[in-house]
Amino acid sequence: MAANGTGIPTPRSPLARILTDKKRDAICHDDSGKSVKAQTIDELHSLQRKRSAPTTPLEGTQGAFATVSEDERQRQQLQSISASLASLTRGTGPKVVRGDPAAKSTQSVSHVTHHHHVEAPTISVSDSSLKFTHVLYNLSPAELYEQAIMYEKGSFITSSGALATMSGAKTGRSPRDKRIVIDDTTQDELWWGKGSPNIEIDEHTFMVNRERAVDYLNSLDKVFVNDQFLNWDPQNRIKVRIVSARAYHSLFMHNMCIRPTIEELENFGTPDFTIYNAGQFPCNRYTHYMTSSTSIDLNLARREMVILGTQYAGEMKKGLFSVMHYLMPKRQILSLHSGCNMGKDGDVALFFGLSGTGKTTLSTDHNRYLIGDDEHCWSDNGVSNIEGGCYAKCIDLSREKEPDIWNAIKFGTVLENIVFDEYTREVDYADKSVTENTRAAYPIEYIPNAKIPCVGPHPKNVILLACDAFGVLPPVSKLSLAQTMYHFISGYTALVAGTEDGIKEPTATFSACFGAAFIMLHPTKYAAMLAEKMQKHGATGWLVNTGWSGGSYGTGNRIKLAYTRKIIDAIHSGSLLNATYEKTEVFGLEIPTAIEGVPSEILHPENTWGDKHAYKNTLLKLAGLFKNNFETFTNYKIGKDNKLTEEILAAGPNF
Ligand SMILES: Nc1ncnc2c1ncn2[C@@H]1O[C@H](COP(=O)(O)OP(=O)(O)O)[C@@H](O)[C@H]1O
Ligand SMILES: C=C(OP(=O)(O)O)C(=O)O
Ligand SMILES: [Ca+2]
Ligand SMILES: [Mn+2]
Repeated sequence: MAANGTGIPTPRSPLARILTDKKRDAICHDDSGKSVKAQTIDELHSLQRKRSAPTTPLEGTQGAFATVSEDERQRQQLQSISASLASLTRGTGPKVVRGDPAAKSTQSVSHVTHHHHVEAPTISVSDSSLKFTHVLYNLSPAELYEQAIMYEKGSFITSSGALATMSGAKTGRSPRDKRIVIDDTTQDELWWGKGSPNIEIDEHTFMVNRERAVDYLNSLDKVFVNDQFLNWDPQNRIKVRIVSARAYHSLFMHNMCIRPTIEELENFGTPDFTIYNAGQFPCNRYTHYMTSSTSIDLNLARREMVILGTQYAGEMKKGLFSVMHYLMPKRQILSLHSGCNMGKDGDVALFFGLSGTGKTTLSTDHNRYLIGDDEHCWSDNGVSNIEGGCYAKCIDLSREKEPDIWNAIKFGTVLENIVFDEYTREVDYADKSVTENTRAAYPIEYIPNAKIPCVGPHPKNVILLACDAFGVLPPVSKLSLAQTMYHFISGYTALVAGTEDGIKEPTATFSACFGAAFIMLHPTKYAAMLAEKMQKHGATGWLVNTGWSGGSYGTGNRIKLAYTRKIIDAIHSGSLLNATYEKTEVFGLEIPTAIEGVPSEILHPENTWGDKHAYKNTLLKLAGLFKNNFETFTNYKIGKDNKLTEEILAAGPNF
């Protein structure tokens, strides 16, 4: 509330005065208007909700492919959910029932509980075999809003209609707490050891944590279950089930995974992969391998993921991405941590980059079709998005610079950890009080020019994004295939604060394949596939610095988004391919001398530095960091012979 100099607070909005109409009869009388067709208040309220086609099929609805009766199908579905929730030591699953335990009056009309409602006894955990777990199955966004607002502290509707939520103590991923079960198969198949994101746990520890999560979930009055898909390529679609305790998590995954149609849901059957998100409950530090109260555990053999001790929703989508990084290469499909869009003429571009480098921002382009902002597959048929939604950073979001993302923040969108005005519920995107890593998760069709289905032909341009806090990489360079591989394997950026828990200032980071946190196999496996595909389909590689210019972080400034967009436009249109190039020293990068709409002097970073000596020193320092980092990869072979490996090694900095 603003002070007005008198010490008396100004009312935030004066209410209109109530005026009585003097001309009308002064006598009070009953409303003589037509009365509703209801005898009781319950009946009246039952009129409010029309039976409709919900995300969960109505009883009696016969789907196009239905082969069993609706009752039988619903029974099978509940049995499948009960099996998902079963304790593996007690053998049987809990008694599950559909619907909200609290919504008694709703239940008589609710499509989800009509047949199966059983009074839920309020009991203690020790009576778990007697209690019912209420299942809220594939609820609609509106239903999830109601659940969040009624039961989850920190849930509010913002002025644009989005659901503001809080992820709790963790506001970013916890890569040091992500663990993978090592068994006879994964021991040989996966990448372990130095540089690998895969921290091992044994099968037994996984089961301990799984049981902990399942017991926690079953101790609750209700759980949310989402049955959805990953991957828009119909031949390589994966069925996922997400069991979670929060409406926030359910709505997040509703937005981020592919939403099934009613027919697809009727025939969903058994999921290929299941997430148990018990993020509100910690893991037990006395459990072997646990080093904190957080653990994100992946078991590829069981096709399960368990989350304990973190409610950050991004953990679910990125956990599934890791699974895709395992499953897809087995089918000769390359999984990519990249954004992807397509021009009017069908030219596809990939945007690789670590968190905060611009995948979401630059793939969301009003003049192009959006295929996806973060996770893709490249198969023999072209590209496909893995997800059904986007997860945009919204720190300092502005309507002018990022109109499509701004407009996507409306009803249905989950807004994580943002700060809003108590009264107007307008979001202050500049406010970092909760975290720097504020996020919006929305279905991809909230972007007006989304390409549905989210698939496209083979990429023409492969853009590697690096946010260089040192300010020595050029705003854009054209890469040879060997250079593309060198920079792809290096995966350099100066990590921007926030997304990974604990990082508060930009630091130079190398993350193989621009996503070491998610890759399962050795980086050279993915690099070899990328090289082969780029060669086969004639794609051009580019390195774009979305980071600093005019000096390092602290002295210079981040390159204007408007300039980066002009650079990207020139790549898409093909005009940059025909520009005049000069070669830089040390990194040997080909840089254009002019780009329409971009001041030419910024194209060579040396021009923007006041202190040329400092520039040279910083350039050499960064080159040294690249060299050190690449040592891990020098012994690995990429491709069929050693030729490409040697070329890749030679494509790094020379000094
Ligand atoms: N020149 C630039 N290019 C790209 N992004 C920029 C630039 N300058 C500032 N930004 C900001 O950096 C952030 C990039 O984040 P985002 O696109 O979400 O990255 P990613 O999807 O790769 O994690 C956005 O908040 C964007 O507004
Ligand atoms: C969700 C994430 O992705 P990105 O920052 O790449 O958009 C993340 O890294 O947690
Ligand atoms: Ca990402
Ligand atoms: Mn992103």
